[in-house]
Amino acid sequence: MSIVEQPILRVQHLEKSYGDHLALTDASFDLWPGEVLAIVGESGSGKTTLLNAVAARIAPDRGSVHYRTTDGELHDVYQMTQAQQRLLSRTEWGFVHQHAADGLRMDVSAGANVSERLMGMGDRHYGKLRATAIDWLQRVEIDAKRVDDIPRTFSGGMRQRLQIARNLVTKPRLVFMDEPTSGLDVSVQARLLDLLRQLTREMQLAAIIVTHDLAVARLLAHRMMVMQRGRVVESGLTDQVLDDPHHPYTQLLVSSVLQP
Ligand SMILES: Nc1ncnc2c1ncn2[C@@H]1O[C@H](COP(=O)(O)OP(=O)(O)OP(=O)(O)O)[C@@H](O)[C@H]1O
Repeated sequence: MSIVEQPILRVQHLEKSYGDHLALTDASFDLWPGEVLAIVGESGSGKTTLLNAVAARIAPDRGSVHYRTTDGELHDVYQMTQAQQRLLSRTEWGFVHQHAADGLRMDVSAGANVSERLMGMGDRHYGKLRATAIDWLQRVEIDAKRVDDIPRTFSGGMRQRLQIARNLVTKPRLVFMDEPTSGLDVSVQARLLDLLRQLTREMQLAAIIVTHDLAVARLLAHRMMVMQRGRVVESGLTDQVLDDPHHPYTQLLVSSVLQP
């Protein structure tokens, strides 16, 4: 079997409690190269906990996460050292936060925000770094003239696009996104979604996107998982789940969106 035909990520039986509150239980799924998976569900259903547990940002109490690196080897993420996890997060993975301020350095220039990950990978040529940063700013529809401005002077939508550029500049294979478009104006959201769809396709990115917005899942995701009270209650191809939901909770979610 070739590498392409094998999952890039294998998540098995993840469980996480906060005190005596079970926030996540028995979450398992595979993610394939180039596949976009949406995790949907109401507030408090465990979406972010699942995302963070998969992305090695919070250690689960039980279960495992295996990631296949570019060389085709499958690694148990929680058996890696923290240094290895950090390296993975800076190179083959990306993480787009809901609040751009959590994913950007707000007081360094837009250009430096984009080139930082490249420098982390050993790139030191100033001219090349700057040219790549400018190229990426333009790819995410930020005027090249803003390259020396700090994100604090950017609008919400621009900050989010900068965060995307900062993550994608190293050509990761897997990107985690936590509500990447929420909190933005509807028209800004629509543009950002278009951009995300275009970039994930162009770059053949595998992605896991947490969202409470079924329209985001419809637009971006090949597959979706529906969570309720820490459990995955339904999963499948996005169109199938949304057009023919089986679990009563998914039916409720879908019908509540359709109601005027
Ligand atoms: N650090 C924490 N300490 C204690 N409880 C937590 C912590 N993080 C999350 N929880 C609880 O775990 C449950 C799942 O939270 P989680 O943030 O994963 O849900 P979510 O579906 O992402 O919600 P939202 O859409 O509101 O972000 C919730 O009941 C939440 O209150």
